[in-house]
Amino acid sequence: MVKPVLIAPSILSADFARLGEEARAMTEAGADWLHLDIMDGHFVPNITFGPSVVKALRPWSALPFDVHLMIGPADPYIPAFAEAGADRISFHPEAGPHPHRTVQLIRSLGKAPGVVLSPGTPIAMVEELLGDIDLVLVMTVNPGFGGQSFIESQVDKVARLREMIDKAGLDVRIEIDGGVTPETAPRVVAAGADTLVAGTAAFRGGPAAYAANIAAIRGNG
Ligand SMILES: O=C(CO)[C@H](O)[C@H](O)COP(=O)(O)O
Ligand SMILES: [Fe+2]
Repeated sequence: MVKPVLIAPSILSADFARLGEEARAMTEAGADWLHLDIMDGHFVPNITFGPSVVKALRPWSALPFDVHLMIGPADPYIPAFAEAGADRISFHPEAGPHPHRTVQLIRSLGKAPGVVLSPGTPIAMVEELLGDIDLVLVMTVNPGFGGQSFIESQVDKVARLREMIDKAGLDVRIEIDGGVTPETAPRVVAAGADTLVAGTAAFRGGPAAYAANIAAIRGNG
């Protein structure tokens, strides 16, 4: 199933003192979704922000908010993120004992559920959930920080996952997160990815460069 490639800039690389303006600038520059990285200093060794910041950002962009939860446990906080304005909520299956229950919770709140595979997490962790989710987020860095180098071994994982999804006739997006650049993007798209998160490569150069950065990642640069 071939889908247009969507670009989801991660505001992890934005100017945190001007987050609203940054969200608006990325929206006007042609982004498809805004990716919001939630880190708790426990599941990952970094802390970002919570539902109150998601809520504060909501008036600045009409784009879908793609919330990437790097928190454990996730379930107790999911209703607050849904209420704050998340449209899509993805979680790491290692964050709790019952990932299918987490999928049901996200769905019950009217949001699109996604499951995140860290580089060391096998496809088997999502296999039984594929029929119930909208998206698999394949991490091409270890979660916790922007600006890390793309982990090549994950390209083959994307190809295997695409084959599994297509063979089952499912409508599930494959999103890539970590080290996405105009150079790495075409390789993951060729392997079957259809949605690209980019932090560093999207925000470099400041607002005047955002449209060109998005075009370059999309392959139209
Ligand atoms: O989830 C993340 C890190 O855990 C970020 O979304 C990701 O790292 C984006 O940053 P960059 O494009 O700079 O790698
Ligand atoms: Fe992310």
